[in-house]
Amino acid sequence: MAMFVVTVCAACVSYLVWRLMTRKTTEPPFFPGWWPILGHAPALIGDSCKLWNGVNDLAKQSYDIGGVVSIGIGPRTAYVISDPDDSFTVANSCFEKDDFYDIAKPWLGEGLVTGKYSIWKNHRKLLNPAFSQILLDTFMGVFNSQSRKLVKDMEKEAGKGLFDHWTYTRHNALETICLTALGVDFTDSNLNSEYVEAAELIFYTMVERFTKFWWHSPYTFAWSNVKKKQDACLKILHNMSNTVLQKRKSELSSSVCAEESEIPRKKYKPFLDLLLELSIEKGVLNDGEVREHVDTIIVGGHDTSASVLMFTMILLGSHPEAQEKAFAEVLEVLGDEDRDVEKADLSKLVYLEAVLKESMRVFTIVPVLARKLDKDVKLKNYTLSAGRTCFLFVFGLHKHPMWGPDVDEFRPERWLEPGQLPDNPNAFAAFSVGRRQCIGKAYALMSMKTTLAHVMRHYKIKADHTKVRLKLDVMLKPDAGHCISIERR
Ligand code: HEM
Repeated sequence: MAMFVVTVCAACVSYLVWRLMTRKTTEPPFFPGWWPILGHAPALIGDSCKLWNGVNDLAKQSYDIGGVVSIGIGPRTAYVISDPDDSFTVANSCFEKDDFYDIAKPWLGEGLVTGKYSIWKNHRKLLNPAFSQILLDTFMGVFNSQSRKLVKDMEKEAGKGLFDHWTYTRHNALETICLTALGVDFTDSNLNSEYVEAAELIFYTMVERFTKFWWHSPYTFAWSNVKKKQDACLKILHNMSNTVLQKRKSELSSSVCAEESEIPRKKYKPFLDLLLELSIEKGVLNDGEVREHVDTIIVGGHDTSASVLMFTMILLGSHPEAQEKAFAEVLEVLGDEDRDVEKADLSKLVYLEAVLKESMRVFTIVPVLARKLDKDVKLKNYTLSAGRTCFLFVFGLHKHPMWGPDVDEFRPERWLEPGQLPDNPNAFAAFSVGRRQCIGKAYALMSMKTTLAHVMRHYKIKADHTKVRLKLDVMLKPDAGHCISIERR
């Protein structure tokens, strides 16, 4: 026993000496509460609500020391950045996603979100045309019909008290991404419900794995119960993408027979048609890569917009003045008739856009990004060492004191009044920044604005944002207290 204790002590001392010797003085200071070998890992252990509270504390405390700190996750050292300029510097100098994204690779493989830089840089160029404005404009019809469907689906809840509106926005957004980027109709399909549940569970399992560093290795993880849960989810999630692919392929091949042509030749093709062209006609993507891109776009294209809409409805329901202003603008731009939102209307819905941006600031649904540093990176006050992980706390930028004393308030007006926004253009990064920023930003804003305009026109919302309990399940999610009630206008 004595021998064991001596060996453990010797290992700890050698480890500490090694750390001190390999650590450069120009690196940011360690966040308090560091343990030898374990780092800050003990503070991470717990559920995803505890994780969210922990990262919030970390961001707040980091402001006092320049917005950059070092943390230990098990034996690994990582950096956390809540400073807008330094965050921008890292996002624009290192494009490799961190190894932590590998946790999602059994699901999303080398798709755009998780893909290695060497693969991503070619694929992003190939896929950019599927998000060109000219093509997005053709989706306005679907954005309107799907918004009307959401309004109709929620009608049964009107006047009946609190309900979980997130279920509605998620199913609706999943159908919308299938109808637009993927060109397949899964409206009201059972697959949708199974998919939404499996996606929620797999995010949860990813966080469970992240917070238990002994499961970071694929060898230890293979023995865990969480892996079994994850495999069950993967079956459902991949079944969805395979079904989407088969459906679209068979639709296209029947149109080949009908029109005696290959994939319809248009300059700009929707996402899935472009993928199939790149794979079948040009041979630059293999079947696995096509599937990984489909998986990525299904989740990236629906869970995000659905969550922003869910949080926005809560915020409008809790701020009646802002809600009435949004309603008045919708009436002014669209008139009294229940007509479709047209492309030209979108740029006139300025208050609605301010509401959405403010909502994404207050509830940053992708709160943390992680890059792998493939070189030393010089920041304002520190130099980060190559090889380490760097967490960009996007929510930390959005709550930075530079937003002013009302930083915690929901105030869409700040986006409209001159001089009310921070001078620093990097203070808002809800869609990330630099070359690896969101490919679906314009799509998301168009679809969310259209949906919100329809919802505002039909319902008055009541909610209480102070009751929302948040959790970090990769994305920011409500754990409780998020329900709203609606009345017909
Ligand atoms: C309000 C809605 C949305 C928000 C807040 C959002 C946010 C983000 C963020 C922060 C990233 C960077 C992720 C990272 O670096 O780890 C990202 C990437 C991405 N997003 Fe979005 N997103 C939204 C909607 C969408 C939509 C509608 C689509 C597809 C139609 C989409 C597809 C993607 C893809 C494919 C990437 C990876 C981009 C790349 O690395 O090239 N997103 N998004």
